[in-house]
Amino acid sequence: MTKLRGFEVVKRFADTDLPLPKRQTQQAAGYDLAASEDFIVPSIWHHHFLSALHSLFSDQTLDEKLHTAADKALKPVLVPTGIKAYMQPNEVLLLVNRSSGPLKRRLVLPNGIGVIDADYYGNEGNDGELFVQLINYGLRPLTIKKGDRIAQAMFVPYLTADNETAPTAKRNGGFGSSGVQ
Ligand SMILES: O=c1ccn([C@H]2C[C@H](O)[C@@H](COP(=O)(O)OP(=O)(O)OP(=O)(O)O)O2)c(=O)[nH]1
Ligand SMILES: [Mg+2]
Repeated sequence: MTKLRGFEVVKRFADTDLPLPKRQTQQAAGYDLAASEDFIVPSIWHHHFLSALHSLFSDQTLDEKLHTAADKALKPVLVPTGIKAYMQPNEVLLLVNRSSGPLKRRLVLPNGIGVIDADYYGNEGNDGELFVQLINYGLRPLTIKKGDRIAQAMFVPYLTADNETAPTAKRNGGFGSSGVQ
């Protein structure tokens, strides 16, 4: 059978029984992505506490430490899935929140929608492993267990602009690998 699109386990999990993403019901559009390991997602409000504490002290070193800790509380976590996705060159895998994410777990995807490019698959930087960015706007840290379904992904075709000069650069990673300019 011709391989058109689908999921595979990444090399670093090759000899494990990591399950492939599945659709949960007959006409579900999204393949649910699960965390490949346990994860704690700190509350973003933790930074308020640290900043308040930070303002109480003028000590330079403590100031630095508290500032760094407060900033860390605002950095999204990158949850690994151990999974990579292959698809046709004119297709994209859109990674989106589950509706229960905010409702039940106070989780949001800070990047809104993850855009998984077809050329990310098997890239030399990270083998094309899908990562889910999360922030926890709840008041308490949230524990994500290995196997928890934390996002969903849909294969969709994408269109390109008329008479564009097709890019020739090779993808060698994600998360800003192509720079800013
Ligand atoms: O939620 C996400 C979003 C992206 N990616 C991976 C797949 C994608 O192909 C690559 C690049 O994503 P994007 O183009 O959105 O990020 P960028 O900041 O533009 O990075 P780059 O310069 O590498 O394109 O990162 C994920 O694993 N999860
Ligand atoms: Mg990009």
